[in-house]
Amino acid sequence: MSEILVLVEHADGDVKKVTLELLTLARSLGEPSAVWAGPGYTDAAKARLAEYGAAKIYVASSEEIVDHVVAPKAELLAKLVSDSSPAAVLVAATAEGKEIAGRLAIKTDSGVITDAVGVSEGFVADQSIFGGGVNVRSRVTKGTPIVAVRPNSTAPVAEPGAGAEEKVEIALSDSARAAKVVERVKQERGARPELTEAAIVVSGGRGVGSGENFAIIEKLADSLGAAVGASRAATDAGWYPHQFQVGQTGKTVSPQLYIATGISGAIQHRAGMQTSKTIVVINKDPEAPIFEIADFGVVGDLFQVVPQLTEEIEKRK
Ligand SMILES: Cc1cc2nc3c(=O)[nH]c(=O)nc-3n(C[C@H](O)[C@H](O)[C@H](O)COP(=O)(O)OP(=O)(O)OC[C@H]3O[C@@H](n4cnc5c(N)ncnc54)[C@H](O)[C@@H]3O)c2cc1C
Repeated sequence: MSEILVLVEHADGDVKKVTLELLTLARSLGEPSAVWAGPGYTDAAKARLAEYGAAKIYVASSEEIVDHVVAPKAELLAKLVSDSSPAAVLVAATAEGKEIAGRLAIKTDSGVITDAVGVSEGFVADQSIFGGGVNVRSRVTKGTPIVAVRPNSTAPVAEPGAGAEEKVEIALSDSARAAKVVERVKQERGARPELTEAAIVVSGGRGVGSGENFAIIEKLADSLGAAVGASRAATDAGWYPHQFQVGQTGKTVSPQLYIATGISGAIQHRAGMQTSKTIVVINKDPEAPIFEIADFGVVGDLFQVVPQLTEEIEKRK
C-alpha cells in the first residue's frame, strides 16, 4: 500500500486533533506514516498516533528543530520524501503548515495545494473558495503531491495501525539555521478549550454591542464548557481578540454544537462554521440569513435570552 506522510501537529506532548483528522483521511488514500518533528515525543503520543492508524512513526526529536521555527520541518519532510518516495504528504493548513508545505514543494520540485477541505482517490483535492460559494477540485501534476488540509474537514475516526517507530537523524542545512528563535513567550491559556478543537462553541457578533458585553457570551460558554468565538465585526471593533474570529479569514470550526448570538450569517462567517453538527441561532431579526442554516433558532434579544439560557443550564448541572 502506498505510504502517505502526515506531519504531526503537537503541543506540550499532546497530539492535536487536526493530526487525527489527517491520519483518518490518509487511511482512505493509502498507509499513513506519522512524522514527529521536535522534542516531546512520549509513549502516550505514540499510542495516540497508532490508535488513529499510523503504520509507521518517524521520530526526529532533535531540539534544534524547534530552534528554527519552520525550515527544519520542511527539511525533515524533504529528506523523508527523498528516502521513502511516499505517494503524498499531508500537513494541516495552519499558518505554519502552509509555510512548511510551500517550502517542501520548492525543495522536492513538487506541486502543492493549500486549504483543501478533502482529498479523494488520485489525490484530487477539494477546495472551497469565495466563502464556500465555489468548490474547486485540483490535482498535483508534478512531483509528490503535497496537500495542506484545513482543520475540521474530516471527522477523526480511530482505527489502529502498527505504529512502528523509526528514529530519523537530520543534519540541518545552513539555510535552515539562518533564522533562530531567540525567545519564546508562552501564551496564557484560559480554562476554555481551544477554539478549533472544542466540542461546543458559543460565538458573538455585532449584536453583542461591546467588549464588556462579551462577558455574557463567556458565561454561557463556561456553563457549557465551550470555547468562545466571534464574528469579524466583533473582532474588528476590538471587542474580542482576532485569534477568536470564526470564518473565511479566521478559524474554521466544526463542533458538535455552535451557538451564534447576534451574528447575521454573512457568507464569510458561514464559511468557518457551516459544517458544525448542530447550529443554534439567537438573533432578534427573524429575517437574518443565519436562520437558513440553523437547526434551532430563537428570535429574541440576546441580552434576555443568553442570561436565561445560562441560568437554566447552571440549574440543571
Ligand atoms: C474578504 C472578507 C473576509 C471576511 N471574513 C470574515 C470572517 O472570517 N468572519 C466573519 O465573521 N466575517 C468576515 N467578513 C465580514 C462579513 O462579511 C460580515 O461583515 C460579518 O460577518 C458581520 O458580522 P456580524 O454578523 O457580527 O454583524 P452584522 O452583519 O452587523 O449582524 C449583526 C446581527 O446581530 C443581530 N442583533 C443585533 N442586536 C441584537 C440583539 N440585541 N439580540 C439578538 N440579535 C441582535 C442583528 O439582527 C444582526 O443580524 C469578511 C468580509 C470580507 C469582505
